[in-house]
Amino acid sequence: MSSPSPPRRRLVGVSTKMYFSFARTKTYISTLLKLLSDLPPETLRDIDIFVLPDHISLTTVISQLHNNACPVVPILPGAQDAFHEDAGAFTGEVSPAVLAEVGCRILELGHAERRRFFGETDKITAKKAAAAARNGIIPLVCVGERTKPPVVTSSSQKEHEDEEETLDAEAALPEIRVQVEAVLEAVDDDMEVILAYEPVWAIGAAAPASASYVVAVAQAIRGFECVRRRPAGSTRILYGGSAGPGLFEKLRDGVDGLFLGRFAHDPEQFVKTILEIATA
Ligand SMILES: O=C(CO)COP(=O)(O)O
Repeated sequence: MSSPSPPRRRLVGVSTKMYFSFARTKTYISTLLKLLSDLPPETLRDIDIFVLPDHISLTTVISQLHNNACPVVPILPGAQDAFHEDAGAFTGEVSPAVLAEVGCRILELGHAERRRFFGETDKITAKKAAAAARNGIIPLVCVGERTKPPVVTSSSQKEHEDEEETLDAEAALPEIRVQVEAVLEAVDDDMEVILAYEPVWAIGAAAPASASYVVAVAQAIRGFECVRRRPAGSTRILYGGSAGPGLFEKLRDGVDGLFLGRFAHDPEQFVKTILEIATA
C-alpha cells in the first residue's frame, strides 16, 4: 500500500506590479513586518509568504526582511520577471543569476500583463522558468485562459439570486494545458514550481472568478500528466485574479493559496488574508 502524500505547504503572496513608489514599497514592507510580528508565532508556522516588489526596490526589500528584528516568519522575496540568459550583451535586461546573488527566492513569469504588453509566449516563459530553476530560484508561472468560458447554468435555473454562476471549466483547459506543459517540460521534475492559475478576465476585475469554477480548473491542472508525474509537494497551485480576504475558504479544495494584487495594497487586508489561509 502506498503511503499518503505529505500535505503541500500553504502559500500566499503579493506582487506590487508597478503600482508603488520606492518610498511606498518600503513603508508597505515595514508595516507588514510589524503586523506579522504582532501575531502569535505559531500562527504562521505552516505557511509560506512571498512579496514581489519591482526590480528597483527588490534589494531594499531584501535588506528590510533580513534586518527584521522580530523574525516571526521568513518572507520570501521575489521578482516579477527576468531574462532567460544569465549574463551577456542584453542591454536593459535583468539577470536571473544576479537576482539569485542578491537573495531573490521566487521569480514570477508569464503573467498575463507580460504576455499582453510584451508579447511573451509559452516558449519564452518556459525558457525563463528554466533560467530561474538553474539559478536556484523557484519559478512562479502564471497560467490562465484569456476569455471567460461560457456559463453552463443559465440564471433562470439558479435557485437563489446570489448563487455564483457555473462556468464551463472544460472549455478553459486546452489553453491552460499547453501553458503548463511548456513550462514543466523546461524544468526538471525534482525542482519546485509554483503555478498561479490566473484567469486573464478576472485580473483587475471587481470580483474573482466563481469558486466552483476555480476549484474545478485547479483540480484539473493537478490531474494533468505533467503535474502528476512530479514528486509530491513539488508543484503548488495558487489562485490569482481579484483575490483578497474571504476567498480562500471557498477555494481550499482546489488551491494551496492565493496570489494577490490590488486587494493586498492595504497591509492589514493582506495580513487578514494570510491569517485566513494559515488557519483554514
Ligand atoms: O495579477 C494579479 C496577481 O498577479 C492579480 O491582480 P488583481 O488582484 O489586482 O486582480
